Amino acid sequence: MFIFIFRVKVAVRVRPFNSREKDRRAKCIIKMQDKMTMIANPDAPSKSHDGFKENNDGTFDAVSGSKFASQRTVYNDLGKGVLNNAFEGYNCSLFAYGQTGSGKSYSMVGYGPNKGIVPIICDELFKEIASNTKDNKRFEVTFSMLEIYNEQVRDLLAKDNPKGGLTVRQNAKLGMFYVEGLKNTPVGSYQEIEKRMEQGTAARTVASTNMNATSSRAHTVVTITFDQIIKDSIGSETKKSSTINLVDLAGSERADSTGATGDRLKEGANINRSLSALGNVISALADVSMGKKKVYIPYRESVLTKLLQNALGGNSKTVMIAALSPADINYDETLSTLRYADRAKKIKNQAVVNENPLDKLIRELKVYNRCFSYIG
Ligand SMILES: Nc1ncnc2c1ncn2[C@@H]1O[C@H](COP(=O)(O)OP(=O)(O)OP(=O)(O)O)[C@@H](O)[C@H]1O
Repeated sequence: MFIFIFRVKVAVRVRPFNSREKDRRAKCIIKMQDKMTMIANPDAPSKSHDGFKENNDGTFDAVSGSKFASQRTVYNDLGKGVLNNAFEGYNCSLFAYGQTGSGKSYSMVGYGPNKGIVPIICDELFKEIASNTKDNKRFEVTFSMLEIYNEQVRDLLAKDNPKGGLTVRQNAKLGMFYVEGLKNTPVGSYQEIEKRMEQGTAARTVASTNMNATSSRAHTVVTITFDQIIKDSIGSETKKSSTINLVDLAGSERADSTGATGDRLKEGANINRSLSALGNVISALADVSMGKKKVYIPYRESVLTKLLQNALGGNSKTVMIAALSPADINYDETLSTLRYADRAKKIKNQAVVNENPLDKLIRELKVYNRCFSYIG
């Protein structure tokens, strides 16, 4: 079996100013040049900016000359790679990290006609399946959607969830964590996924805060399993499998900015706790990648880090979107997101093609033998 080492790929996305920032006459402190993102200290601000226009159909586009990325550009740059890797049989993970209101849900799920990377990936997946289905090749896809709210797992596709949430268990053989009893629905078309995703999105825990009218108060994980079953000319089958994890994290937040009290405050504290557990895992893995020995990776610190074990440091090709506000008034949070992103890009994962190599070898040898006897 071949094991390949892949670094976590990190992309930075800056959204346009929101009305709160405009009202406060915020200045843009982010500058991007080629692959570098620079943040200026707000004491030396650059210019104010707005490089986005709304089209007649409600979608947003960058005005010419501006460097804003449209949803399609983000898909082309990141989502296509995820899909190609899935077809090759690698596990893939894509997650969005950033301050509350920085554009994570916009990038991942999208709003209205501005579909995010998750629905576009699902749509393109079924287009690829349609053009690749042959007599000897078939595909099986399943879909699940959960949220981690106050350290409890809720199935977003289930009518009822047990009190206290679903149980997270560890597979004794593989060591990986999984959610017991999570609904994993077979899906045969993009429309079916879209229906499930709408159902799941409606069930998400969302509330209004000063920083975001539709703030996610939980981490959301969409998982797509994708199997390719190939029949050889002798009739035996081999299977290539990929698990695609798409994670929209709840935003890091400061209670003074969000104005949170009561339930919102408790949620915010839980969000920050699990994000700091994630930060600890990322730091430990970055240390390992830098050659440090005997590093303990604290996956068990939170439900989130348990479920992201494969994505970070495991068998997965992983992409992180760091979502940023451009505004000087968010300097501290933006700097902290960039530091997080910088550490994450040091992580090296060991990804393998999920195909039984013996099956593959036997299949290839059988075909080879047949060809040989024809020639003979
Ligand atoms: N690239 C973008 N272009 C245009 N509008 C955007 C963009 N990114 C975000 N927005 C808008 O900014 C607002 C906040 O975005 P979003 O809900 O995605 O933030 P979030 O990071 O998911 O926040 P939270 O962590 O609180 O859930 C939304 O109204 C969204 O439409």
